Amino acid sequence: MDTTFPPMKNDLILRVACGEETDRTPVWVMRQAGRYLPEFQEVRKEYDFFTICRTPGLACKITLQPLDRFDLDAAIIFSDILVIPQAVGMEVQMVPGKGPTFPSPLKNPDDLKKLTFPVDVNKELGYVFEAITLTRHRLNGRVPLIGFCGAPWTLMSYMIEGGGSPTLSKAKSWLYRYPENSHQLLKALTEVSVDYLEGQVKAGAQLLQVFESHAGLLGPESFSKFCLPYLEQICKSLKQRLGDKAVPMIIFAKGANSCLHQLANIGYDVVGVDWTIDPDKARSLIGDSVALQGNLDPCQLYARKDDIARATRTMMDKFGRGKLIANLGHGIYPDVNPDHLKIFIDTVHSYSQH
Ligand SMILES: Cc1c2[nH]c(c1CCC(=O)O)Cc1[nH]c(c(CCC(=O)O)c1C)Cc1[nH]c(c(CCC(=O)O)c1C)Cc1[nH]c(c(CCC(=O)O)c1C)C2
Repeated sequence: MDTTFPPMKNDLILRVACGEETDRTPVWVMRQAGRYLPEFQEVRKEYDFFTICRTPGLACKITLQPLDRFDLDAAIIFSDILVIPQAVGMEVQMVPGKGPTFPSPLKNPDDLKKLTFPVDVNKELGYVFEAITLTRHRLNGRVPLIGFCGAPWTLMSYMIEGGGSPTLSKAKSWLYRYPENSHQLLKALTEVSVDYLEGQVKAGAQLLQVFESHAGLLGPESFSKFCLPYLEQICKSLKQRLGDKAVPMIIFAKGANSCLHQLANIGYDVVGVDWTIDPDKARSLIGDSVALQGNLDPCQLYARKDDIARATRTMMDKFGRGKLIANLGHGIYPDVNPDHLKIFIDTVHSYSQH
C-alpha cells in the first residue's frame, strides 16, 4: 500500500502533543466514531461489529463519520482494543446489549498454553494497518489520524473476566495468587502491543493512545507492579524502534488519579485524565513537562446545551492555557444526543480563541 500521504491542513493536535504553543485548543472525543451516531447504527444493522473492524472500507467509512458532523481536530481509527486477544487466539463476540463476550475466558495459568505468542501482527492484524493507510488517504490531510491499543492489564482483565465486570475480582485474583504467571501474560501482551503499534505507525497513524481503562480498580501497589512497568516499556521500546519516525503518544489510565505523577515520567507526551479529578489538581500533580488530555464528565452531555457550554469553559479555565487536548474524561455514552456533543466541540474552539 502507498504510504506517501497528502500534506496536513490541520496538525494542531500533533503540535500540542509535542509541547508547542498553539493559538487554538485541539479537541477530539474518545469513542467519537460509533455507537451514539445514527449513521454508525445504519452500518451496524448490516454487519457484525468485528466484520466492520476487519473490512478496511467499512472501518474507514465509520472513522470519517464524526468528522462530517463535527469540527474535530483528529480522527481515531475504528477498531477495538479486543483485537489483540483475538490475535493471540481467543474468541470474542460482540453481543448486542451486553458488549464484548469471551466464550472461553482464561480460567487458570494452564490456559496460557492455549494462547499464540509471539504473534505475527502483519498476518493477524494486517486488516487494521490497511484500514489506517486507506483512512490516511481518504482524510486527505484534514486532521491527523490516531491509532490505539488496549494496555496489557486491561486486556488481561478482559481475557480472564470474559467481558465487563464491576469488580474484576477474577482477574485481580490472578495478580495475588499467580503473580508470576500474571507477569508472564502481561509481558507477552506488551510485546504484541509494541509490534502492533509499530505496524500502525508504519501504516500511517500519526499519534497513538494506549487505553488502560481498568487501572482504577487496582490499588497503588498493584498499579506500580502490574501496570506502570508495562506502560513504560510499550512507550520506550516503540520510540526506540521507530527512531526519527516516532510519533507522540498519549497514556489514558482511567481511575489512576493517585498515580498520575508516575504517569508523567514514563515517556508519554500526553497524559489523559478522567473527570474525577479537578484539572488544576491534575496539572499540579503532573507538572508542566507533558500535555494533558481531558476531562469533561461524559454525563455532562446529558445537560442543557447552555450548561454544557458553561461546564466546558470552566474545564478549560481550570486546565489553563496551553498544553491541553480537550476531550471527555472517558468515552462518549451510546445514548448521548450528537447535537450536545457539538456544543462541547464548538465551545472548545470558540472559547480557546477568545
Ligand atoms: C477506541 C475504540 C474502542 N472501541 C471502539 C473504538 C473506536 C471508536 C472510537 O473511539 O471512535 C469501538 C467500539 N467498541 C464497541 C462498540 C459498540 C459495538 C456495537 O456496535 O455493538 C464500538 C463502536 C464494543 C465495546 N468494546 C469494549 C466495550 C466496553 C465494554 C465494557 O464496558 O466492559 C464495548 C461496549 C471494550 C473497549 N473498547 C475500547 C475500550 C477503551 C476505551 C474505553 O475505556 O471506553 C474498551 C474498554 C476502545
